[in-house]
Amino acid sequence: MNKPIAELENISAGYQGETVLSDVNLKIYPEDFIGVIGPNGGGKTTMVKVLLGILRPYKGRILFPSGKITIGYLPQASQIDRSFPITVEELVQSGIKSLNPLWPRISKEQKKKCLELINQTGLAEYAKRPIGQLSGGQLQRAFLCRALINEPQLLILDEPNTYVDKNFEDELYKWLKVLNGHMAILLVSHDVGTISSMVKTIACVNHQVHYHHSNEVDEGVLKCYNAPLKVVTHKQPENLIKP
Ligand SMILES: Nc1ncnc2c1ncn2[C@@H]1O[C@H](COP(=O)(O)OP(=O)(O)OP(=O)(O)O)[C@@H](O)[C@H]1O
Repeated sequence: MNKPIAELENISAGYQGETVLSDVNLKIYPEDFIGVIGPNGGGKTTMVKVLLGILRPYKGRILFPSGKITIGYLPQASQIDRSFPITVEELVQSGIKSLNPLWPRISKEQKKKCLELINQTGLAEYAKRPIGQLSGGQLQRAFLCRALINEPQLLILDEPNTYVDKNFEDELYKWLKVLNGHMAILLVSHDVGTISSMVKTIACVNHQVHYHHSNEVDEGVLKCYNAPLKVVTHKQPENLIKP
C-alpha cells in the first residue's frame, strides 16, 4: 500500500477551550475517496479546518508522510462572503498558489486553465461578473473551479451540493469520479444515500471519528451518527442491517 498523503494523529480540537474533536485519527491515501458524514455540530468542518491548517489543534499532529501536498478546498456555502468585490474569473485566479500576493502576475497558461474550468462548470457567461451577483449554486461552482486550479493531490469539498441543481450535482459526481483517478477526495455531505453510492469509504464524525474501509452505512456508522438514518447497502439483501 502507498504511504498516506495526510494524516491526523490523536487530534483534539475545538474553539475557546471547548473540545469539539477528541482523539481523532485519520489517514488519507492518494487513491482515497472518503465520504464524511455525521450529525450537525459533530465536527466535520472542524476536522476539515484542522486538516487545512486553519485551526490549530489542542493536541495531536497533522502529518504529510509523502511530503508537502497541495490541497484544494471548496468551503461550505455558509462560510462564503458574497460581498467580497471580486469577479468569478478573479476568484478562480486567486486560488493559484504560485502567485505573489503583492504582485500577482498570471501567465497566459494560467488564465487559460481558469477559463477552461469556468467553461467546464457552465459559468462562461458569468466569468466577468462579481460573485455577489451569482446564485448559490453558481457560487459553489466558482469555488469548485478555485479548488481545482492547482490540480491538488487532495480535494476537500464541504457540502458541495447545498445549492447546486440536480443536473449539475450528477455532473459533479461524475467529474469527481474522474478526478479521483489522480487525486484523493474528501467529501463532506449530509446526503448519506448519494454519498454512499459515490465514495469508496465512509468516515462518521461525531466528536470522535468512526472510520471503516467500505462505503456501507453499517451498525458502527449508525451508532456514531446517533440519529435516525436510513441504512444504505450495496450488498445482497440477506446482508442488510436493520435500522
Ligand atoms: N468559530 C467557532 N467558534 C466557536 N464554536 C464553533 C466555531 N465553529 C464551529 N463551532 C462549534 O463547533 C461545533 C462543531 O461545528 P462544525 O461546524 O465542525 O460541525 P459540523 O459537523 O460541520 O456541522 P454541520 O453538519 O452543521 O455543518 C459546533 O457545536 C459549532 O457550534
